[in-house]
Amino acid sequence: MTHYDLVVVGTGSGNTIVTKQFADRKVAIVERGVFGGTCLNVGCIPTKMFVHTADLAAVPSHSSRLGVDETLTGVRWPDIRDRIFGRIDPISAGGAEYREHHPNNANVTLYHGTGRFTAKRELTVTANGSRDTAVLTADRFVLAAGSRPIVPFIPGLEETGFHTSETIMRLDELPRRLGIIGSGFVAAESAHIFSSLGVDVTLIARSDRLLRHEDSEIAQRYTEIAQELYTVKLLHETVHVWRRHDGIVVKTLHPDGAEEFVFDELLIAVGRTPNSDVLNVEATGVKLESDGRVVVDEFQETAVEGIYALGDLCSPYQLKHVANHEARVVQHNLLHPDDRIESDHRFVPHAVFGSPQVAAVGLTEEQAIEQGVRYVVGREAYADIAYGWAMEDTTGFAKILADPDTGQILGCHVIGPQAATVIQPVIQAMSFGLDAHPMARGQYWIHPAMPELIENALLALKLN
Ligand SMILES: Cc1cc2nc3c(=O)[nH]c(=O)nc-3n(C[C@H](O)[C@H](O)[C@H](O)COP(=O)(O)OP(=O)(O)OC[C@H]3O[C@@H](n4cnc5c(N)ncnc54)[C@H](O)[C@@H]3O)c2cc1C
Ligand SMILES: NC(=O)c1ccc[n+]([C@@H]2O[C@H](COP(=O)([O-])OP(=O)(O)OC[C@H]3O[C@@H](n4cnc5c(N)ncnc54)[C@H](O)[C@@H]3O)[C@@H](O)[C@H]2O)c1
Repeated sequence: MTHYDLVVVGTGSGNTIVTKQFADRKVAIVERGVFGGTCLNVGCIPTKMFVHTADLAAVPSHSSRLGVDETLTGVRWPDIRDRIFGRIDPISAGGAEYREHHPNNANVTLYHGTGRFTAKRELTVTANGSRDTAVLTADRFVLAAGSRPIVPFIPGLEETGFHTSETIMRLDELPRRLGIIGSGFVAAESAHIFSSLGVDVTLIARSDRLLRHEDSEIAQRYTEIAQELYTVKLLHETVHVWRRHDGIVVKTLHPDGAEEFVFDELLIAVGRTPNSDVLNVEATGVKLESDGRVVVDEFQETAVEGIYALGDLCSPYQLKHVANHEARVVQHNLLHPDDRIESDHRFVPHAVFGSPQVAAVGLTEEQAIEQGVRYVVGREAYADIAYGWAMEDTTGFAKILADPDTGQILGCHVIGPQAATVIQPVIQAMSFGLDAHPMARGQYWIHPAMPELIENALLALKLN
């Protein structure tokens, strides 16, 4: 048994906590997978590198509207894949190397294995690829073990084989036909990536629209556009999967009967579940929500004093910028136990890097109605701003909700080119308490740039 001042489980955002400020403490970091966690290795970063590549590949499909006749003569999948992972894999390896061998980490021990609580403040680590175990005790723990893809029970699925977001990006070759079960972030981004690269994509959704957690106008618009880009099957419940001589067969039930589809590869994208079970957190007294998330307070501390948690393991958001924010809060609270700070989850934005992009912050119109919040809506279409004319955009728009009396911005939803970037001034305004009118008229908006979309949506608000 080895005692530490601090044990961190998980090297995603958890790894960022251990800086030189911890040089006087004896620290262990435990990682069972690839160093660097989900975002770096199988999440945000590679997917967005693929999205950018897919955006390029999609240009010829719409450039002729502008009088530029381009032809996509081919995509070199091995080159695309290897460029992306050729950048990422060394970063991951370098991170592990730094922890293991750099003099800055003389006080840090990196364990490659799976941590599992076996008693109060006692974590047993089983080394990867062997049965060797090490028992670690500590004064403080940071639980940053993240989440993993949910694999739903569908008869035949396990035997047939399938991909999740953890494997789909490393395919040996592009499939001719890709089936995607799911309708959220991963499904939308993957459908965009693979369809733009020339794969025949069929998205099988249980719900009546894609991105159903978005404001319903946005989800509706996204679904309509997706239906023009690839095959979208709504209200289809997958009931059976099996392998046949010509591919993977997926059988679905829908309101009008049953249907069968044949694919070369199948991607399951139906959400992620926290790794609290793997970590067996209850053995140390940490409490769980009914969905498996670790319960934390405003300081990111669990039910057990000195055991903190962050990121996908405890957060309802499952977003990297949230995990990073929570890691900064945990780091501060470990360093300054007498002057702790709280996490700020007031205005958590998100973006879906699909085709087109979607970005949102704050209340949807449905949430405003449900919560009885008074609001007015200001809208602006990309088609009505000068840069939208330049792009010939006909489908994108921004929608802002504000308090009719005070002008306080309650929510913003954007669908269209660079939505994830265009929305940022609204996130800033909400975070710093800047209301709609002063935001619209108290600053210059560069003309004719895309943020004029936001300026005009703000001006369209009918405030009292
Ligand atoms: C395909 C995809 C795309 C995404 N794109 C975006 C995006 O564009 N923007 C965004 O904000 N978010 C995105 N996300 C979400 C984002 O990746 C996560 O919210 C974030 O990485 C969570 O960070 P974390 O530190 O909580 O967990 P992780 O980064 O998952 O780190 C947890 C680590 O703990 C390890 N671990 C787990 N259990 C144990 C154990 N018992 N013992 C030892 N080690 C353990 C795991 O191996 C893992 O390395 C995406 C996710 C996916 C899947
Ligand atoms: N751009 C980003 O920030 C980004 C990108 C990818 C992933 N992520 C994060 O990763 C998380 C996981 O992504 P995801 O797309 O897997 O989950 P998700 O929660 O976004 O979407 C899952 C969808 O699958 C549906 N579903 C659930 N069970 C199903 C079943 N048995 N059959 C068919 N459909 C079913 C759900 O109704 C839901 O719409 C996201 O919640 C997000 O936080 C973020």
